[in-house]
Amino acid sequence: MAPTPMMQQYMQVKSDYQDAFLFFRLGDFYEMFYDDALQASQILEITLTSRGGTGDDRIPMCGVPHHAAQNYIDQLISKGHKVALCEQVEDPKTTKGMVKREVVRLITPGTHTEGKSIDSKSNMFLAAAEQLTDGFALSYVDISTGEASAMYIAGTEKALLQELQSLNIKELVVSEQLFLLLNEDSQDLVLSIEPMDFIYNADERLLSTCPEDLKLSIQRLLTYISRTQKQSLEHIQPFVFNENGQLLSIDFHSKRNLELLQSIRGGETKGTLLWLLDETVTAMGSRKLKQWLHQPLANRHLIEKRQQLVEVLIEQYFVRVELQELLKEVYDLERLSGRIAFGSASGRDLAQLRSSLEKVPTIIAELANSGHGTLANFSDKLDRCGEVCELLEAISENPPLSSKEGGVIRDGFHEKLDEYRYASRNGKDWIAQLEQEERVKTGIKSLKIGYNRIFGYFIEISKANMHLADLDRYERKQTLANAERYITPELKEKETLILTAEEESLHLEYELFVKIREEVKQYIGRIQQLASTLSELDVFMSFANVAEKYRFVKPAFNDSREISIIEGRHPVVEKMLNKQLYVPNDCVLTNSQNMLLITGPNMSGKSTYMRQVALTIVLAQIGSYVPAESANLPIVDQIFTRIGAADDLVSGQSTFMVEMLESQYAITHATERSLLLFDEIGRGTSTYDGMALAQSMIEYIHEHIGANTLFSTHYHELTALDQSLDKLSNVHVAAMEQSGKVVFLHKVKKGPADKSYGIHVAELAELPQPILERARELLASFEAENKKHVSQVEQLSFFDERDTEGEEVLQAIADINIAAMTPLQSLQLLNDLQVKLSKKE
Ligand SMILES: Nc1ncnc2c1ncn2[C@@H]1O[C@H](COP(=O)(O)OP(=O)(O)OP(=O)(O)O)[C@@H](O)[C@H]1O
Repeated sequence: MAPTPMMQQYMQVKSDYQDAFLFFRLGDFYEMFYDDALQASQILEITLTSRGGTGDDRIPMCGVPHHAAQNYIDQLISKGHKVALCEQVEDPKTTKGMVKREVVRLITPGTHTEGKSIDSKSNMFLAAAEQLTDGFALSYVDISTGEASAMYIAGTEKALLQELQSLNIKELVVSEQLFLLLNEDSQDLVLSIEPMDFIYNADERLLSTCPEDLKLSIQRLLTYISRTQKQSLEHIQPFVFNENGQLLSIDFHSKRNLELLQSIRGGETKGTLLWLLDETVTAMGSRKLKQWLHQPLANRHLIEKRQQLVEVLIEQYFVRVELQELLKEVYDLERLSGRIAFGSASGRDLAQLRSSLEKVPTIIAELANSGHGTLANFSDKLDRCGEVCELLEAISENPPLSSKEGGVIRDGFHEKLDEYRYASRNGKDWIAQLEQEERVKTGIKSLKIGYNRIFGYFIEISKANMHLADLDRYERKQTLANAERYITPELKEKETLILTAEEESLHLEYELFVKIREEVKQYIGRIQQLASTLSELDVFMSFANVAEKYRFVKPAFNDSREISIIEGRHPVVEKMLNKQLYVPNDCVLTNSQNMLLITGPNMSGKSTYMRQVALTIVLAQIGSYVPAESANLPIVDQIFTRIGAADDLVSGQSTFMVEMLESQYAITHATERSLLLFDEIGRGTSTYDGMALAQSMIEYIHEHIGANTLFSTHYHELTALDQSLDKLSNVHVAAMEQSGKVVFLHKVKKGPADKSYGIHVAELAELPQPILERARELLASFEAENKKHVSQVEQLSFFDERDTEGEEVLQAIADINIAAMTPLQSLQLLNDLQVKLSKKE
């Protein structure tokens, strides 16, 4: 059987949206057909029906009511699908034949901006990537708020995928070529191909300062958005990127190891720096804080400007409390602007915008009257958006959710609208009066005038009272079980007046509303700027609260590379400690001694100490105060960590391989302005391999990079390195033996640890006594053996001028492209190196 014209129309639209569920609007429903219907009925658990034809010709079909569609769309998107919304784009009343239908929007995991599944406190980014010679260009935008960034990612596809994961990106726009490269490993990430057969003409405002190789990915991203969203992109903000090293780069591993935004295990927020810091009162503020943690600053001037505000807000306690109360009443201006740009803002959204803007003059006054220059200057940055307030005066006090049912525009704003409303209200009063009069005339107390959509207004009289009705004046319209319904000519006349007035009024009101919404659109840039400034204020106040609550101090900065943290603490571990006191520790690195080799028993606090130094730097560079008695810090350009259990079980790489990859990444990218944290390098391989690698890395960093470095190790043999490396010094985390048991002091002291206490820790873990005794015995004999080996290791002086094999070995290690090697190859290489070294002996 030939398809009906409507099914032909359906198939034509569907051919352009093969990879999406096509929601095809038919009256009050969105219908799905064929495969879409088969799949969607299962995923959404809705009834599968069919349409047209007979037997096998019947077309599978299922549908969802238009007004409840959002919930179903949410479900499909959260499972990684796309939904194309196909609407009637002509008014069926005025069209002859088939109504034209078009896809008005493609909703995808990265462009899904409405619905319950959206977390208002997190950004929802859509990203695009391009492959470069040594990595990738990545750009991303939150289309609900318009915030946009671009960056480089060094390394392989894996690095790219990890960065996407850390930014919680669900959808990546790519070329066909990149699709093929990523498809196998992309897991839950949705890859969308944008062939760029038309190119969105991006506003120079968005791109002007971006380097060329970032521009292509931005262009692909914008083209995709414009093609799928078919809406104005006016609210997209200029792409932020690390211009001239203004930002502190922290790679994916390090963010995870330091637990800045997600905990290592489970990925939740509890136990992270964000968890400690987030005392913001608006969703915008919370998002801003996350952005700052993702990209701390590396520009002293900008950091100090943030610090100044935090400082004043700490002093001005009452101003802070007042401002926080005011900010709580400001709605999400960024997401409101997004909806205005997309033309999806409701009357209620505009009322929320107005009530938020109404708070701004009070916020400005609060800042300006604080008597503090810094706050007064900051208040100058807040734009009252007076023109927008004027436009929004037209909106009524409490508009309904739907903008088409009236009640959006206030009385007295528009003369014609008032007239229609008057006519309709007047008519309704007239009807109420008529009801009274008819009751008196007929003597029927229960007589009433009702309304329904089919018969309009009618007079209803119960069967019991029929004998009292004045049937000469009434015309019977409908008979019910217990009552009769009548009309009169004058009732019908009024009805026409009321209904026309109502219809005209709704029509005019909607027109006025859309016009206002369009006019507000011109000011989106200014509203966004205001939103950004208010969210910064929110974050500054959060910093002030946190500084006060946890006794943080303002760090000073130096232009050299010196770190001096006195009595520093790990704020998150401190907060988590139950009743016990956190033991504060100093960290002092100077230009002439900028590497610490940290030894100490397991569980003594080595990694906590290293992390606390990195967190102090991160906190300082986002503009926050830091957990210490005092701190004088350099401006760091990058932080690299190789800490703790980062077993990459998912990708099947061994702990040791992950360790080597992270080390390789750090060593090849660090500069002398970076901070390196290496925790127990070499732990994952045999003792001598591990020790050799650890020592050669320390030497390489010492000679070739010069970055501030904290290196913890359980190879006590390495502590002798301070003899040959003048920038390296030993510290240890102290522990004490008390009646044969180990007591952790958590105190970092000068010099190497004298004992490893490993067996004591095993004792704490209550391993059986015979095992512990045997271990003590073995330890004694190993230590005797070891003395011989140490002297051998010390002879491995790679920088001895006569030692050409040593240099070759070192060079070979430096040349290793770990990323390109299999574990087997790396073992082979280590073996070759060992052979080379043994030849030299
Ligand atoms: N300065 C401190 N004050 C109080 N408690 C601390 C301190 N540092 C560490 N701790 C406690 O000790 C525990 C172990 O610390 P951490 O993991 O840093 O030890 P580690 O020396 O790195 O251990 P391992 O060598 O086994 O990895 C922490 O979870 C914390 O509870």
